[in-house]
Amino acid sequence: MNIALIGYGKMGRIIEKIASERGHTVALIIDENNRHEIIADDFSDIDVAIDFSTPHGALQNINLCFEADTPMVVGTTGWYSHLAEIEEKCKAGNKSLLYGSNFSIGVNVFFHINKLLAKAMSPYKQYDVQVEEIHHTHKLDSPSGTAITIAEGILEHNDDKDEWVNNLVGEGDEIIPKKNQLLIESHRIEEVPGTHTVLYSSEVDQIEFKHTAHSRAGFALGAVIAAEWLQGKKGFYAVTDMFDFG
Ligand SMILES: NC(=O)C1=CN([C@@H]2O[C@H](COP(=O)(O)OP(=O)(O)OC[C@H]3O[C@@H](n4cnc5c(N)ncnc54)[C@H](OP(=O)(O)O)[C@@H]3O)[C@@H](O)[C@H]2O)C=CC1
Ligand SMILES: O=C(O)C1=N[C@H](C(=O)O)C[C@H](O)C1
Repeated sequence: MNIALIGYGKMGRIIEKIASERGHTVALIIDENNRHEIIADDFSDIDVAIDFSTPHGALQNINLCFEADTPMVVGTTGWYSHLAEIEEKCKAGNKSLLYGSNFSIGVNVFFHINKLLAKAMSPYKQYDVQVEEIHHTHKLDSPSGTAITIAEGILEHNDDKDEWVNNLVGEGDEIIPKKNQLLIESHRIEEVPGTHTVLYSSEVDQIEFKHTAHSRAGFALGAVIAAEWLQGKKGFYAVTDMFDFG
């Protein structure tokens, strides 16, 4: 595949390496510095664009790829309040887009088990549930996209809670969650690549379900596999569509 990398930061650079190891060519690199020069024609020989940029940048880039009619994988988080409008635009224009808050295989297995666990715990009202995420201090969004996906999976099966709230520890006033609110606690520590924990706590015990990324390599490999999977497909997809856990 000929790939356009949109966002050439921590993720973009690892994706470039993994894509070339898998026999692909990075034919176009778009970053904050050259973005204003790029037009739809620049995508003429591109098979897929992979975006790991910024929440605001991703929205601009999605519109550019729609204009160029280029299939797109979006790993950028922090733009999900616009998800419904982008889905509608993608489907109406017969475009091709796959997005995901986390492309690692381990986290996608975690997403699946998280829902099963939430369902299993739903009759046991003595347990309160909370999500915690830890990321590096450069991260722009809070909570992490992964934590939002985890929270949505829990809310699907929890009768007592209908929304999530976020505390970024050390920043601003702390929210005390109401009974109907699922707390996502965010921590920003040095260079942590991404750690997510779901905690079910009762007076007598606690269940901890945790995923720890050791590096960004799993996210990057997943994004390249997603770009390969998207070839020849039209429509609006989530990364979870790539997996079948039975
Ligand atoms: N889905 C997943 O599996 C994962 C998702 N992510 C998400 O990916 C995103 C990027 O992460 P990361 O690589 O660590 O971040 P970085 O800050 O390291 O890289 C982002 C890059 O995007 C560039 N950029 C800024 N604005 C634009 C724009 N409008 N168009 C194109 N490029 C732009 C930045 O340039 P400059 O520095 O010059 O501003 C920078 O090089 C984040 O939203 C993060 O949450 C991260 C890991 C895994
Ligand atoms: O910004 C990051 O680094 C990460 N972002 C994603 C998220 O917001 O969930 C995925 C991963 O945890 C790393």
